[in-house]
Amino acid sequence: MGGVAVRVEGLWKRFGEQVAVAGIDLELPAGRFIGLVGPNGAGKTTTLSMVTGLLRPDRGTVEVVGHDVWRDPAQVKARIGVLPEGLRLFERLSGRELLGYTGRLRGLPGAEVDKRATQLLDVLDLAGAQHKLVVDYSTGMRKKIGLAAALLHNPEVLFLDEPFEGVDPVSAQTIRGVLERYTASGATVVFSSHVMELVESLCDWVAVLAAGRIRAHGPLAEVRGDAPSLQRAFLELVGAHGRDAGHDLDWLGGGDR
Ligand SMILES: Nc1ncnc2c1ncn2[C@@H]1O[C@H](COP(=O)(O)OP(=O)(O)OP(=O)(O)O)[C@@H](O)[C@H]1O
Repeated sequence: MGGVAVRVEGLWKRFGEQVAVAGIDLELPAGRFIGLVGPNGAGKTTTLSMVTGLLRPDRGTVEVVGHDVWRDPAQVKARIGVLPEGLRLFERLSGRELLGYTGRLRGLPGAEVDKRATQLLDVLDLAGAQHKLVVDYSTGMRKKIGLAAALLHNPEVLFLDEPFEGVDPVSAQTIRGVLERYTASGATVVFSSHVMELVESLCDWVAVLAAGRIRAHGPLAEVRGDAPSLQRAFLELVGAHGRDAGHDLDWLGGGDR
């Protein structure tokens, strides 16, 4: 595919006294599997929410596949799929009904929605639960049906906020397979995570975020540099390397109780 999938310039967001995103400039290449990594509270969710049109920035611009997210939201939303954090779904629909409804909202013909829904439910191992209400789905099943809904219209760019959190290894493998197939066709995946091993094994491009700023970005091998793993490079970049977590907890374990 080539080109730029997402261009972010001067992005800022403050919640009261808390600056969550402190002036981010970033270009994410199209056709790559991109990991947005950072410690808890780094600003990953806030950044992804602003990039996908869910949260208005205080300052800065975001373009997705050449369209300004805030000036041209309909163009952008037609081209992206989003699996947000704290996934809110229509709980009283079954998995299949949810996909049917999502497909119609996306303007797809009914027969096409049915065909795609059947295939996605099958590939994501949800066919047996398709008539169960979403409210009765487990965490992993919710992530999978959310992913199916995000993929249904075959978006150019897919944004996923912590897609593997709370997901067992079997479902994680299934999700991974679907995402790998999707990027192999030239589409772009941007996902946030703090699980470095996962990012290292899946992504070919990463951006490291800490305290609302980009600390490093580029091809995985470049960001990892000479470090033995992305985890070690990450700890250096966010300034946590060698921090002694047990230092002030001398009462914990052992002796006096
Ligand atoms: N709605 C809000 N109101 C107030 N503060 C917020 C709000 N949303 C985020 N923040 C603050 O902004 C900062 C960045 O939060 P954000 O959720 O973007 O981080 P994150 O990198 O996604 O973290 P995690 O990995 O823990 O989910 C944090 O300090 C958080 O407390």
